[in-house]
Amino acid sequence: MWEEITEPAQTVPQAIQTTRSVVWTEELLAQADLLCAAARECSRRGWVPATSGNFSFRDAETGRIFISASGFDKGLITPNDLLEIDVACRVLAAPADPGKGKPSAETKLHGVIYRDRPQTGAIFHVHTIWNTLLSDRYAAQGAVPLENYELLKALSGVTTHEHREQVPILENSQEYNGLSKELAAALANYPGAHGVLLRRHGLYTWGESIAGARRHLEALEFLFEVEWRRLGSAS
Ligand SMILES: CSC[C@@H](O)[C@@H](O)C(=O)COP(=O)(O)O
Ligand SMILES: [Zn+2]
Repeated sequence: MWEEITEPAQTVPQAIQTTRSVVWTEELLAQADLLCAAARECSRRGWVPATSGNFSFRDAETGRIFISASGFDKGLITPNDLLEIDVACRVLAAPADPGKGKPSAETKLHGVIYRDRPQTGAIFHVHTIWNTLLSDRYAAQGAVPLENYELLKALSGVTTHEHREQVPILENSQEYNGLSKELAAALANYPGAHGVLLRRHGLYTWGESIAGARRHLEALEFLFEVEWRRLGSAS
């Protein structure tokens, strides 16, 4: 009898036994173009230096998830650099280019967010100066507090500046099974959060659509910079 498997696979799938190429409908390709344009904009803003960052979207109609390949300059991303995965992070289809056959090393983190925030339509991960600094500055508190700023209203469901947003911070790790569990716990403990920080690493944020995730990213990064500068001038 087979032993019951209770843990996810130890490694992110290395693509790519599949021979299937991604099948783009017109509608999906339009979304892929939007995601890639947002990722290239992040690169222009210096938010994904040195091949860092990863990006995905989930099609609301079909539930299909598309995520950036691992380890290349996201400033050059096009839909040809996206892999199709399922919510368990199995690769369903990959680009023909074998150099792009492996999904993001952090694919499991995307899987957790899609699973535990079922309304999520897109996820962005960036490494910026401000999120890297603040994630360390507030590590002992477990979350970055952002409060009483008008731009908080850019976050879904927030209707007034009189709001306290808590962005939870996880210790960084290269062990993605453990990190996935920490992420799931943070999402449960901070049900109102619009993003999660990895300490001295970067930000994950998401939205119901690609435009929503992009708006959340821009708002949070603005607020991180303001908060860091405020702390500096306060000390
Ligand atoms: C270049 S260091 C950054 C990586 O280790 C990782 O954190 C990252 O953001 C990008 O990983 P990727 O596998 O390309 O999606
Ligand atoms: Zn990263």
